[in-house]
Amino acid sequence: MPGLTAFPPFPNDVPTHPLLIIDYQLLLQNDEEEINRLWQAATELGFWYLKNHGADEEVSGMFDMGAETMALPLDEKMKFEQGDDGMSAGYKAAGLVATDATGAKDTAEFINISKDDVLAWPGFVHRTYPSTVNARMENTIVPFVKKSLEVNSNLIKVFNKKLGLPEGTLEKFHTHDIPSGSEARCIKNPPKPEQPNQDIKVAIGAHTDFGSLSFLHNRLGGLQVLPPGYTEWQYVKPIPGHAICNIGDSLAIFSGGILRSNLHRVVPPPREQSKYERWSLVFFTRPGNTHPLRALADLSPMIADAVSKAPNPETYNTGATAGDWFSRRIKNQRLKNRTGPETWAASRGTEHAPLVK
Ligand SMILES: O=C(O)CCC(=O)C(=O)O
Ligand SMILES: [Fe+2]
Repeated sequence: MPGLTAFPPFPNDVPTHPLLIIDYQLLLQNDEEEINRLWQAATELGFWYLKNHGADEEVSGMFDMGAETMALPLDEKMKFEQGDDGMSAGYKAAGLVATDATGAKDTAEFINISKDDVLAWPGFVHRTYPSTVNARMENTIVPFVKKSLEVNSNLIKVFNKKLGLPEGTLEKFHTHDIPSGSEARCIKNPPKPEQPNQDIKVAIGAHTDFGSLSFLHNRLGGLQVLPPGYTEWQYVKPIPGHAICNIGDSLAIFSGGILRSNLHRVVPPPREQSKYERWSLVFFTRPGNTHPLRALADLSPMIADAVSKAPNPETYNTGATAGDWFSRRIKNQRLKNRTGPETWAASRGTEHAPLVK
């Protein structure tokens, strides 16, 4: 598959932001130094590389599932489109969501597979999927989702302890008995057209992730972050065998902003890499839909202190449940629902001011 096998190396002359490399195995051994480095990464930028996560085989199967799914005829994929009502699960064709306030179209297509549907297989909770997804459910998708849930849940346990929350607090927001927006996503972005002076077409517009923790695997460059205090987007260089993890809005809100949900976007890969299809894969752990999104200040003096010092403490009392937050953001990205720049504003998360409920 192009972009997964042979492709030119990531160039060394584009602005790149270094991330801390965290060793998952050391975290499992409760290595204090590694835990402190994870904490630093999660609180300063909210992004880090994760090595020794043990999911390589599951990741590779998921990319095959993505290639088989994207190769289906468009009209077949459209039978499973996510729609305009705020549901994320399903297929999203390229060009159906906005990448900025002007309503510029995205260029990425993806398949979102809900964790609840995967764990309910051969039944389902939210929806059904294309035949290529069903065919790989048992051998590829279930193992990938279980592995990703385990990795994310172990990281969340570290944050729970560091935040001074009673044991099991964050875990209770992510149990499997309440439907949630947790999902696996495989993304395909086409090569950049070879026209000179063409405006860069953004694959996925600037956003913060909606849920708690994202476990991302990519091969070609294209992911960019806007680190705190920067005005220029910086590439995150893919490192083979290393996942990229990042904090999303829910953990930022639960922690009163101590954990950082940072803005990022996806643009065409740099230089020669832009001639290749770009594939990426994410697992998003998100809270159960009915949980209120609010700072857990009553459960942790550290969080109470952070909220009391926050420039916009109202950010951490959203008045929304995790499910509302999630569907509001998805729904208002869809171009079908667009009335003007206010629709883009209504799709925004924690890093955007003013915060729209
Ligand atoms: O494709 C990537 O590298 C990142 C994708 C992403 O940010 C997302 O799907 O939320
Ligand atoms: Fe993202």
